[in-house]
Amino acid sequence: MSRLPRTNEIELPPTVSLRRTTATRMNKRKLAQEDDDDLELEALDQPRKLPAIGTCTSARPLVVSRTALNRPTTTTLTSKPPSRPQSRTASRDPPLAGGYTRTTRATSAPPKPSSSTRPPIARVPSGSLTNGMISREMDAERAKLSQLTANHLALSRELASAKEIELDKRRALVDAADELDRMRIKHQREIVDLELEVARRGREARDRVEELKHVQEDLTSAREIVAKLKLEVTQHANRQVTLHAQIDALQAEKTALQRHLDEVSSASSKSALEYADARRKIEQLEKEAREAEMVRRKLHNMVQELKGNIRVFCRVRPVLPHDFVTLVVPGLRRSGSSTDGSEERGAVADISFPDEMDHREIIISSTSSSATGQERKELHSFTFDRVFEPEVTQREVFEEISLLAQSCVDGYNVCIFAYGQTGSGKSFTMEGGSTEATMGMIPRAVNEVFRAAETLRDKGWKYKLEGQFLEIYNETINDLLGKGEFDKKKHDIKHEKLHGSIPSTRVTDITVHPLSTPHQVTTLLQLANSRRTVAATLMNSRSSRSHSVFTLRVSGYNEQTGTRCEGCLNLVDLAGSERLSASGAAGDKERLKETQSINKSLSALGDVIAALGESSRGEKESRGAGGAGEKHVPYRNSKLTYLLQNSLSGNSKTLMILNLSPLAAHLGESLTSLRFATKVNNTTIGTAKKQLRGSG
Ligand SMILES: Nc1ncnc2c1ncn2[C@@H]1O[C@H](COP(=O)(O)OP(=O)(O)OP(=O)(O)O)[C@@H](O)[C@H]1O
Repeated sequence: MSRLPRTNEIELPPTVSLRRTTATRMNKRKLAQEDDDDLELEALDQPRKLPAIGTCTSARPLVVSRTALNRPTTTTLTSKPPSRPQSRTASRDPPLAGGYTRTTRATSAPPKPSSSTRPPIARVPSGSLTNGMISREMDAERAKLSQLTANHLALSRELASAKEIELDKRRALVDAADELDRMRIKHQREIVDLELEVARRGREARDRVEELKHVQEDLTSAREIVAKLKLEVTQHANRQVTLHAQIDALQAEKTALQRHLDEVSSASSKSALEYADARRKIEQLEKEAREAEMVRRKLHNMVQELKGNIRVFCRVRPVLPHDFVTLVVPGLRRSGSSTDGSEERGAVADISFPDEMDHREIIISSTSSSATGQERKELHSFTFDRVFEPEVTQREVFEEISLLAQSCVDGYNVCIFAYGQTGSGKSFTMEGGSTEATMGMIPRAVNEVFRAAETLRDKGWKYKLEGQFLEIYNETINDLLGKGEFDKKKHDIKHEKLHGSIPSTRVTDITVHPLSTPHQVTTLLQLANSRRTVAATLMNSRSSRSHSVFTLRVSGYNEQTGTRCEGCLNLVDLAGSERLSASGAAGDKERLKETQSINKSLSALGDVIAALGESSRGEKESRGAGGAGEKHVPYRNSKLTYLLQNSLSGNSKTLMILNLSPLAAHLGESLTSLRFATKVNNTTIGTAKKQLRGSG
């Protein structure tokens, strides 16, 4: 018995693990099983001990079966004899009230008499005590038995009620344990939840800390920005104060200026009226001056015509940037240069223009060494019909010759040629640049002829204009406007009489372009330039080594009067006039031939002009003497003079433009040119005549 677990003994351990609910349930099932077994055994186990509730000190876990608790307590009375002596039980249990020993064991079997509790049986002598005694004894025993039974019942009831109480307490205990279980599980969950919550809070806290760090950093930078901004605000405030002060000062200034402006405006409107008045007067005076100038020119023209001499203009070109380049030419010796062949090209010659009124005089000063070795300064003064200073524009030059251009519309033969050494500005003067400001005499003259022809249209004149452009290179004529191969065709010069009486010059196989607009001439000049023979010389990298002659033929017919007129405008760009030594061509056969040819034609021109002068003089003298003093003019000595025969003769208007270089290095050449031009200027070649032919 002692080895079997007693289910009705409740042992509460000091610590009960309720974590494993399943174990508890298993225990409960086991408990229930054991409880059933116990109850069966209980009946056998006499006397039964009811342990005190809650006082158990056993380490055994509490095992309480609800089934067992809920089961009605049944007491099984068996007749199984006790396994241990009664005396032992009796000595353990306290005696019951009524003289009976209280036992915890109910049994249907009569309790075994014990030596201590059984009343002493009187020993009757065996003879007298037989039946009667036995029956009495039996009655007595029965009485005792009933008494015991009654006691037993009472005890059973008491036991049942005790069990009932115990069961109630066990139930309460189990409920409490369940409750405890639930509470523990709940708490467990709560703990888990709380742990999770704590972890979450921890994470949140870390996040918050991180955020806080960032916020702190942001705050720090924001504070720095705020500090900077505060500084800026302070600076701005200071600046604002300064600006306010400036604004106030400016306002005051503005007010003062406004006052001044008002005063000035009123004065200005007054001045504007005066100015307009003055302007009108100036315009009037200018108009009068222009008219007076026109009259002066016409009178001058008339005087020139009456005088009959060739007119000469002199133009000095400005100093150009490329003039300031030091050129070293070994072996070259020319006037104005040092003996070793090098020269300072940039040195400007001492040229002055003393006649500020009529612009007719030019003075060149030069230094030369005397026989005694002393330096002598010489002044060379020249007078021409007009002297143009370096700053004079193309337009101003043309103003002086526009009347000549007009003359060809009136039926005059006009010849304008540019003379001068290489690089002195001949091509610039005659052809010029492509802009309005730089365009030369050829395009301007063509424009002027077109303009004059248009003006005369009202008077019944209709004009036909034609242009040709040729060059004379090495005494050969080349067509500058031709389409064929350059320098191949042979061109001859023919002089003939147009309409029976008007002398005219024609070049065979030359291209003659009809001109209907003045702009066409630009195209012709470009074409001519591309074909023109340009040979590089030491004097000018774009030196023209030929004479170019642009001829504009003007044929007019007046339907109203039936009159015809033939005019011819020759614009000649002569080749460089420098001497052989200065051209650097001495060692070059081709260049030598070129230079000789140029010089020959230029001296032929001089001879023709001189002969014309003499002829004119002889004419006058012979007229005075009554005889014919006409002198032979050597036109045929060069292609140039032969070509210009009709434009150089006494019947035409001739203008020579002498171009001069401003450089000291070219002073010798300049003086030679000036002397030649003076000779030309002093030549009288008679009075120009219109080439008109009436309808009859
Ligand atoms: N009045 C001027 N104003 C500005 N530049 C000028 C003037 N005269 C000449 N020139 C410049 O001087 C340089 C030489 O002039 P240009 O070629 O006309 O000389 P040239 O006498 O015709 O020489 P070449 O005999 O070699 O043809 C050119 O670059 C030209 O543009």
